[in-house]
Amino acid sequence: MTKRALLSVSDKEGLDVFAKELKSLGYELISTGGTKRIIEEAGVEVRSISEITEFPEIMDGRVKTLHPAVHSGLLAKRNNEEHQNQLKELGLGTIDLVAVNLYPFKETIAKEGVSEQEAIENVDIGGPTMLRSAAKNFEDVAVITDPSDYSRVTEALAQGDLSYELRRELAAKVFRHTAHYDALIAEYFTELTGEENPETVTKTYERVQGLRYGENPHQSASFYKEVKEDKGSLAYAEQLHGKELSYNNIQDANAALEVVAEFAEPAAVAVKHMNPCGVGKADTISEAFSKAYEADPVSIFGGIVALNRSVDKETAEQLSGIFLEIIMAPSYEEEAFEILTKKKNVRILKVDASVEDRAKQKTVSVRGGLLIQDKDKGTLDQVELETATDRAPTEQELEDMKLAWSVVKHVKSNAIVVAGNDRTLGVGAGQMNRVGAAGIALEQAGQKAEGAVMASDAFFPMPDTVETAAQAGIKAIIQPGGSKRDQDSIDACNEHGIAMVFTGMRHFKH
Ligand SMILES: NC(=O)c1ncn([C@@H]2O[C@H](COP(=O)(O)O)[C@@H](O)[C@H]2O)c1NC=O
Repeated sequence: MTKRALLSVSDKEGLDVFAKELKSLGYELISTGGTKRIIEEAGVEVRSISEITEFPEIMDGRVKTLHPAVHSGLLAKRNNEEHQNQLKELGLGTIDLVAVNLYPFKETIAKEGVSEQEAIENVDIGGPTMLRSAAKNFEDVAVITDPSDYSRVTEALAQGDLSYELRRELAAKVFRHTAHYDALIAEYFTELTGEENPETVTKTYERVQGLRYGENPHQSASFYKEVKEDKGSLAYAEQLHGKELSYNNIQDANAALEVVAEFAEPAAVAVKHMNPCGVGKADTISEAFSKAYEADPVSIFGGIVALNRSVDKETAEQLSGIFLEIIMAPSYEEEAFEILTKKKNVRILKVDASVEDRAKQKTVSVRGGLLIQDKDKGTLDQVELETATDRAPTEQELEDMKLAWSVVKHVKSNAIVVAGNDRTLGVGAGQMNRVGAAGIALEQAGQKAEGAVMASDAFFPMPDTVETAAQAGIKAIIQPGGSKRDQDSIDACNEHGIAMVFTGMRHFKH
């Protein structure tokens, strides 16, 4: 019996060649309106879907392949006598191969100012239905949704037939594709309706790359990106030089981007193991980098540096003097790029952290589930600072406190940051008690803690952190406030002449 192939595609790429090859392999071709026209233009004989359904394509294409003549041809099991008899009785034939790709919903919603109506019209109904029917019956039907699979299929057919494994692989790809397509539609409508706590979540991502391994060599890993382009993100960053990014590189680079995005003025951020180890800001990017470097010249070794201005020659010379895994900046001056690329392995990325962050949520997997929360986009612009002590901070102290606060937000809790003169001086990260984090930050700052400021990501449950800070010479503290024992910390500050301000906003980061 002559085998039949049904072709109905939005993406017409490679269609003419594919149709010709199927024809030469002995397939009878059936097609829908626009697809049929292209096949005919390629000089290949093709039957209209309406001949099969004995029904016109109606409602602007909303109904064309949604017909039992199509779906029984796809779903009938070839080794099931009853199915075959039913086809015969109804005068229907089987369809052995389906090539369908869908209305461009993703591209449509990515367009600036797209209307709800336009989005709705790009929800494909007939296409996914055919794909699902064919994929369900993959044992008897070959199903293709990706034009890059056309040649594999025709090559396999030319050698005989598609193996069970290949048909199942194609079916799996189709089910992933229709699920991804539907997830995008669901996301679009969920956003439109403003549902914040939906009963099911269908987030969908696209592969950027497979990774050599995960956090450790015995863990496999890959990197996926959001479907909506975010130019300020690592997923859409351009790698200009160096080895492929590793799993840990991606995490660290993302952490560095999040910190540098806090600053409007020229700023440099060095990150190790997802915590900032040096942050500096200045009038020029090279000065900012010097400050970030001086903050902790030991930890920056093998680290990741993110900058928010174009890298000039001077900064490139500074950067090339140390071993870094990754350098990220919105652009590189030619001379600077030449200097940096003398090192074969350093990964150089072009990414502009100042692009508005469209991500609304942050997710984290826990055993057996997923936690979803709003991303921490809290800034000092959104709060009223309250001076809790007798002494108010000086202007420079306030400036340094703002820097320390912007950084402590991105440090693993319990977090303490010591800062002064537009740079961090010490970072205490991920400690199980707050005074321990303060001890680490102050030890790192050493003598420089004298006259510096301190930021704490959460309130002080007791006055011990203030006492420790006072001993090291800290002159001003910024923290959320709100502890039952705030007064004890305020009293300790007053006793030591420390100015303390409350933000009323906490920045836990677990
Ligand atoms: N409604 C239907 O019965 C139907 N059947 C196939 N389609 C889609 O129509 C497109 C191809 O249309 P055309 O061949 O007219 O260019 C494909 O993306 C296919 O997925 C349909 N369109 C939308 O649902």
